Amino acid sequence: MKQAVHFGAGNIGRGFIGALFSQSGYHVTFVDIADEIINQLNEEKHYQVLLASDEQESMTIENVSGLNNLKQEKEVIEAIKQADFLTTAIGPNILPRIAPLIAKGLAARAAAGINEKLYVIACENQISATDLLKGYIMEHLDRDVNLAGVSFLNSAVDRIVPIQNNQGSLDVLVEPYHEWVVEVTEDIPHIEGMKIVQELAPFIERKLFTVNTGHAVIAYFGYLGGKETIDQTLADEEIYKQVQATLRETGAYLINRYNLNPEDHQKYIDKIIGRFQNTHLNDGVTRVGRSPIRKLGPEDRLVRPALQAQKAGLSYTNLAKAIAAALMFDNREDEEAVKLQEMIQENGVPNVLKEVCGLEESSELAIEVLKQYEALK
Ligand SMILES: NC(=O)c1ccc[n+]([C@@H]2O[C@H](COP(=O)([O-])OP(=O)(O)OC[C@H]3O[C@@H](n4cnc5c(N)ncnc54)[C@H](O)[C@@H]3O)[C@@H](O)[C@H]2O)c1
Ligand SMILES: O=P(O)(O)OC[C@@H](O)[C@@H](O)[C@H](O)[C@H](O)CO
Repeated sequence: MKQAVHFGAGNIGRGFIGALFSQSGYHVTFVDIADEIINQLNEEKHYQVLLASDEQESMTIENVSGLNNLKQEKEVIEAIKQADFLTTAIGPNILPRIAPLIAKGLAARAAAGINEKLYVIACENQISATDLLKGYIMEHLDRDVNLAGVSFLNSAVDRIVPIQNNQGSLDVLVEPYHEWVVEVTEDIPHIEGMKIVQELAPFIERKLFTVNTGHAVIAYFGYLGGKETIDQTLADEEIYKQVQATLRETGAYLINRYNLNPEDHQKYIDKIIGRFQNTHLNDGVTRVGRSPIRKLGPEDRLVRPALQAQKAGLSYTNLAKAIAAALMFDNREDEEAVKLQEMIQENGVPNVLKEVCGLEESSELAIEVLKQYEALK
């Protein structure tokens, strides 16, 4: 049987990428640090993916097992030796932590003279995530290790999978919509639901700066307004208008940058807003707003489109307002939110804009964010 090794048996791992491999006839070995999930995968050997829709369809995902990367290094290396695909959905900040073990797996493959193809794909909300992962792996590999059969492919993943409200069960509730786009310039085995493109940039920017920018606006304004979920927040007319206005700004940048058809792009935005309104998902504003330091990074969903819009002479006021709202995300349960608030307390917002967002104090965007921050306060 063909083999996929997937790092991260969480929401996207089980609810999206692992499920597609299983449906494409692969055995999926999930690698995770969560003992409970790993043990359950090995005992039950299947789980359900449930669609968040009126019809509540479900599908059974079979041929799955699990390994703990902290306790079963040898077994993970063996699984990588046998793998046809190696994927991750673990969070961009965790990639450096799993890279040493992946490097050991690749070295073991090379030492055993295994020349079969292996496709490595990081499925994270991050531009060039696989390139980043490759960089971390290379730091742990001797230069002479033969990687001839290994292809590193960048990708964009889109499916809303909320935090699951079913302690003790492997089943995953997911939205019906999904899109997985992979940048490939060679022949690669067919995987159900995987779309192949020659150039990923328009796809990942369109996704990150529409789905994830819109999501972030809802999460941060929703959090400030004391809302619990994304659909509940979007029912607030003021916030709905704020989302529309922000997506008009990212839309103008995307249309300009990638020569998109404005009508088609508006349809794309409308469809995404419809996805956010899904009442079956119960997606929390704290999940969507999680890790604000990552989300405020120079290449992420708020700062990058704002800077690009500014450079193109387009409006970015609403994006600046969203950055200001993100700076106010003071969820005590979120490690990065706690750190962000400490940074603001200790050094002030201009310093955070420099350290976290890469914005000089005198830059037009920093000045606008500060203005919006004061207004929101
Ligand atoms: N949930 C979504 O709607 C969604 C959609 C598209 C993309 N993504 C992206 O997918 C990635 C995963 O998100 P998620 O929502 O599935 O998160 P999640 O928290 O549900 O899953 C992450 C998994 O990684 C595991 N993990 C953490 N540290 C680890 C380590 N050092 N070694 C092994 N396993 C480790 C956790 O135990 C967890 O099971 C993120 O990059 C996210 O941005 C999420
Ligand atoms: O996963 P994050 O933290 O980068 O972003 C939170 C959500 O916006 C994200 O998980 C979306 O649900 C997902 O990207 C939809 O495809």
